[in-house]
Amino acid sequence: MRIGIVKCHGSGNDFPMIDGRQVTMTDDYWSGVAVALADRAGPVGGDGLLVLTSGGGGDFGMRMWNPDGSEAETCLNGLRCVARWGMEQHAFLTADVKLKTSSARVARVDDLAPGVATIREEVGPADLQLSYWPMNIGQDELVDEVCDRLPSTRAFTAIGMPNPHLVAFVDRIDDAELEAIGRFCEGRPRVLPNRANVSFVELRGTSDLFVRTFERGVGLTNSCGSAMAAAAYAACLTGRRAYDAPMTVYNAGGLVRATADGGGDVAIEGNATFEWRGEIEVDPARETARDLEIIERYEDEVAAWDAVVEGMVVPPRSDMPDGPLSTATSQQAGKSSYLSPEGERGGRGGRGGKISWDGFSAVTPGSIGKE
Ligand SMILES: N[C@@H](CCC[C@H](N)C(=O)O)C(=O)O
Repeated sequence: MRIGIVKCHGSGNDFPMIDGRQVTMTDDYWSGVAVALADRAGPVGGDGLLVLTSGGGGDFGMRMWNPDGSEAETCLNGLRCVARWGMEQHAFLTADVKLKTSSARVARVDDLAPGVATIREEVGPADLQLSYWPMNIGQDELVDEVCDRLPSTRAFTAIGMPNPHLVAFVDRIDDAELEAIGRFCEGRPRVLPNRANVSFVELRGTSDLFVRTFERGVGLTNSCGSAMAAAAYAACLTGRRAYDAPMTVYNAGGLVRATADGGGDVAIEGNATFEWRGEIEVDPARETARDLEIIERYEDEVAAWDAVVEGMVVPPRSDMPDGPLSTATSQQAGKSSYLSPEGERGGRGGRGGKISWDGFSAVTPGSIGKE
């Protein structure tokens, strides 16, 4: 079948996106489409597949499949892209979006930098109950604790966003260590039957974070929106950051602005960048895709976001005021545009992309519809 797609990204977490509202297809077929389109060795590639769906109680909905064909409960970088698309089609400025097991309130807000379409998403409450994932470790919650069922001496916090996240605060992110724990969680069905997204988080400056995530069903990614939400909440829950205080959450693909409240609600503002639109022939049963035709490229949007990333200054680690900007390195082919070959990123006073923090500073959970 021939399918129209929009290639998009939120903070460098990139996805093919399909309008599925008129498509009748079984879940197995959607899973096959995800494997075909998100394959990095194929004609499109991405960190998963986003599908705009009809409301089901909301103004519209979103479903998301990982590149391995598994369906995730949510995807918050992807939600900004789907929200933008859905709201543009309906001429909405705000909307309620139905997700697989939850819902989100979204709004179009002022561009965070010239030409960068920006969406606010309000999600939650985050869930600490391990029975919900489940994570079978014989306790109800895991908050800033070493877990002897994980191959690590680090203290983890387990959070349902509602997709499963394990978050550890570290002095320095070590990709190899993160990847080893992430891969372990991919293959331990007795402890983690639904696996987990695993993140290392550095405290940056006085109020910010840098997050690196091994995503369930994907591997190391440039960024993960639900991980940034989980990290923001975990930082407040464990007293490392303050509830209700906006923080900038940096990652290898850029940044978002996040605020968590004491009830576990999290608000995020960030980009929803469209790269191109096109059509492609997909065989869901064989999980293959071919004959991609790109109809239109959104070069201005792509350049506007690249300018933000180039001009971005990541605050130093809180424990190391004069340290380098970041040790994060991209492990993914085709994603090196966000990082120099040395792995140093942003902050070199590049082309600009000045961020309007005025708009971002208004981000608080529950603010959509009350302004
Ligand atoms: N990158 C996403 C999360 C995608 C789903 C995740 N891999 C999972 O399986 O839970 C995001 O931005 O939230």
